[in-house]
Amino acid sequence: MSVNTQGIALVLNCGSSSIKYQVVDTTREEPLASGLVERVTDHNEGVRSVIESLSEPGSGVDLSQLTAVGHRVVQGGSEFSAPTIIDDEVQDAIAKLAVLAPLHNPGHVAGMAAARAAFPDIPHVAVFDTAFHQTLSEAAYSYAIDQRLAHEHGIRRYGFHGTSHGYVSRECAELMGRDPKELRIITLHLGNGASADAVKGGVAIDTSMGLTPLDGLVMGSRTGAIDPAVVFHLHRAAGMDIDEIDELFNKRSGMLGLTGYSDMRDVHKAIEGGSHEAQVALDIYCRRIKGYVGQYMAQLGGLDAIVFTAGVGENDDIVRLESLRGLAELGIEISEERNAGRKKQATLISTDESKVQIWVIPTNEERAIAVQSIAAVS
Ligand SMILES: Nc1ncnc2c1ncn2[C@@H]1O[C@H](COP(=O)(O)OP(=O)(O)O)[C@@H](O)[C@H]1O
Ligand SMILES: CC(=O)OP(=O)(O)O
Ligand SMILES: [Mg+2]
Repeated sequence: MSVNTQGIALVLNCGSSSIKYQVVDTTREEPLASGLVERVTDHNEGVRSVIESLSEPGSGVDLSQLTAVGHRVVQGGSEFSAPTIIDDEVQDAIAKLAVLAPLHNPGHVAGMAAARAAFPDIPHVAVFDTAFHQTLSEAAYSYAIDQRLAHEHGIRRYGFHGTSHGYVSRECAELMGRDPKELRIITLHLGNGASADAVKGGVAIDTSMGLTPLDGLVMGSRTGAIDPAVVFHLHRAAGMDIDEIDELFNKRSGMLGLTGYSDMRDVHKAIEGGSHEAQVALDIYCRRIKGYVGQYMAQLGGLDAIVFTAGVGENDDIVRLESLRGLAELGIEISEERNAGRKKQATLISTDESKVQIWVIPTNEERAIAVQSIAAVS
């Protein structure tokens, strides 16, 4: 059975404070339209203004031709393991999952309501960041706490950026000319948010983000993994309440907390200017990545490929080099020459001797969401 993936989709990515959108014709390389609206507080209003501007003559798109509207949804809980056509019931379920993604799901639902009102006759599809991680084993997704409490409150590892990890791992297998079923791949999505995945036989077996997108790698403004007792200590010793600590960990930590800059380009500028703290911050960032490479290599029982993707992964040759430096013993050898510079297209950056192939593969979450949305409605 072949699934149709040809058509035109409007893809909406309602982030915590922004709306990214694309109109994707899956038969073409480039999107028909794309844009970013920043500092969004009301996602309903934001999506209405996006649709209004796309409806204007001269926008280059004809919205009456849409096959589907695809919505990126960060948290799909345990309920959603595949792209799902949105009806009132599904939208309510996504709204209820906001307790597990307070920064993201409320905005998704507000945007969804606006888009469904604007296009009542076109199917809307939710594509979940968590879906790719529904293949994790019970041992991989469970935390070592009272399981009665865990079940009652949905406490487990969900994992995020799944659309991106799934997409680049499939691309990697194709670039290697291999069947994904026989490959062990570590995918490193390093953007503002950052996460690592271990992918075996085409499915995720581990992922660095957890109950929320706070765990794992060091990020632009998020801590990544940290001893949870820091929360108790900040409360008791610094008198901070839970909401203050939540805000500190999610919005004022990571590279921002370490250096004053959340953007890696600014961190490099500070290093060039002689900043010791910026150099240490970069070392922490790369050291954490290296730790996951070792851990996931062990979980995978060996390794065939590593993929770097997203803003930092695609553009930052220093991060790529430092994260994998000194791993020749493990069969991981990055070529300084091939690695140099920003990569706008898929590029092999390992040496010919390296047992493990190392790739930079630009991610394209919007396109992947368009393809999955169209497949879901055909
Ligand atoms: N040339 C570059 N060198 C290093 N880092 C870069 C470069 N360009 C972009 N970045 C990093 O990529 C981040 C954005 O990544 P992106 O994947 O677009 O994130 P998001 O989707 O979460 O907004 C920026 O915050 C910045 O740190
Ligand atoms: C889930 C998540 O962290 O998303 P983003 O990288 O877009 O913030
Ligand atoms: Mg992103």
